[in-house]
Amino acid sequence: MATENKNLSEYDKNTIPNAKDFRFGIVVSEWNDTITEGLYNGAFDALVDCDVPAQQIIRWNVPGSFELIYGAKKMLQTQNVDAVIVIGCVIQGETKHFDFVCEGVTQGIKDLNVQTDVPVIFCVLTDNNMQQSIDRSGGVHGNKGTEAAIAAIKMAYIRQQASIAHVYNQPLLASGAIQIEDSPKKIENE
Ligand SMILES: Nc1c(NC[C@H](O)[C@H](O)[C@H](O)CO)[nH]c(=O)[nH]c1=O
Ligand SMILES: CC(=O)[C@@H](O)COP(=O)(O)O
Repeated sequence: MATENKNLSEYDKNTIPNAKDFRFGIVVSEWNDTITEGLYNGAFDALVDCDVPAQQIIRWNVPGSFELIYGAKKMLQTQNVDAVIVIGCVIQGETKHFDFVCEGVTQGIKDLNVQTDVPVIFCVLTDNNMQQSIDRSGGVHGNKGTEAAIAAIKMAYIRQQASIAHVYNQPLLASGAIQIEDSPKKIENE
């Protein structure tokens, strides 16, 4: 379903886990900063709306979207965060540079999600023109930053529940709940 058929800012708080104890890192690209600031505001406001205290949200800036990879890596290595959101806006220019930046960032963020234990949420617009970016950073299609914040909360919750399930050697149910018997099972030696 294309973005034009979905408002990026819509979410149902009844489907969102309790996020008040989670800490979030947000790495923001300075390229196209009028757009990335709008995306950041959408993400920040959504996290606060979901009861995340502002002091539990850490923001770092990087020069461009390609630097989001290194910024996110250092954020999750050095800060006690439960998820990281990377925010960028890549707009097609005259050359193929757009393709390489978009592919590089996509692969780099994917690698972080594979190689580390903290979820990294991809809030990077890859647009043909500025109007498309405006439309997705608080315009007619909503705000991708809001969408990313909700994804970050949900992934931080899965990380937390999976960790608990592992400790108690219990299955993590589809509902996200874990089935802990009355008395925790003896933790099997790994
Ligand atoms: N053209 C855009 C860039 N280009 C810069 C790269 O992201 C990178 O900072 C540079 O190649 C140095 O490593 N970045 C964006 O975020 N958006 C663009 O439209
Ligand atoms: C994504 C880019 O790096 C691109 O916007 C740069 O523009 P150009 O391809 O005209 O150099």
